[in-house]
Amino acid sequence: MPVDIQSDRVILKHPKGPSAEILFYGASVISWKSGSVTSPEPVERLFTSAKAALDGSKPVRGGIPVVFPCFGPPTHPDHAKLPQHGFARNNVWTYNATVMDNEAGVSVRLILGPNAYASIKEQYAHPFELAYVVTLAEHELCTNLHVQNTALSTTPAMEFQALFHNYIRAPANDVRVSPLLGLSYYDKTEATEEARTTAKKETREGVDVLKFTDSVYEDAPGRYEVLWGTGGIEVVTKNLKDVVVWNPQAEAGSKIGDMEAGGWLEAGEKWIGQQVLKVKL
Ligand SMILES: O=P(O)(O)OC[C@H]1O[C@H](O)[C@H](O)[C@@H](O)[C@@H]1O
Repeated sequence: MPVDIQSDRVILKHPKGPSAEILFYGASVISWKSGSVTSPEPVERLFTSAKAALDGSKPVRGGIPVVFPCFGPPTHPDHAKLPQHGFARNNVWTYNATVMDNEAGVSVRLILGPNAYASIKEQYAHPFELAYVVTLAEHELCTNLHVQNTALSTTPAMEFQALFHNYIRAPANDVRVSPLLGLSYYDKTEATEEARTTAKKETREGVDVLKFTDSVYEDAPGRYEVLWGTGGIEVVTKNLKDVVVWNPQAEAGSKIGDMEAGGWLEAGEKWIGQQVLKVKL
């Protein structure tokens, strides 16, 4: 069965061997096993902490949590009652449809269920609809977040940030992220608020994560390589103008994500953010 719907998750199985697992809680992709052109045996491409809670008690530490409608602690007044990184990653989503099921890709759409909407309404008043489409191809995983502002009047606009919080499984002492050279970024590991909010300029050809790293790059190119000696992942994004490189030391993971800061949707408008993760080598 290429799309295996279980009580708490949906498992995608590609006819050539790759698979992906998506928890309904948070629509979190918790596993993506894929081979590459030169090494077809599927291996795990994402880092999910062995200590991650997968029972819906808290957001999953690993995989690909969906960050929406705020990145980090809320700053916009509409988000004031929301937790860090918003409500998408800690509400239960529902299987909606199998979008595609063939050799080109196995794809499902999840939406937020009515119970989730009811509880979110208490924290977030703006009317909206969210859908999340995850597509598994032979050497790729594609995630699409569809956001619709369902308000009827033209006001107020809906401001939001969105980010795919990828935990890419990579050797932390060897991995490099590029091309970020010349971009300005904010270094969230700095000790003072002033230093954290002062833009730096990236001088490295390939950005390493040898020490604690939490850098937000602005106006990034939308195509990134996360490479190490024996492999790598390419990340290609659409409608996501920034990228974050994060490595929380001991977890030995690195993170590529993208967000739209200061973006908004007028009533009735729709936005789709997309990323494609491709196995290299
Ligand atoms: O612990 P979480 O709420 O999952 O956040 C984990 C991390 O997310 C992003 O990468 C932020 O840039 C980090 O500052 C934050 O520490």
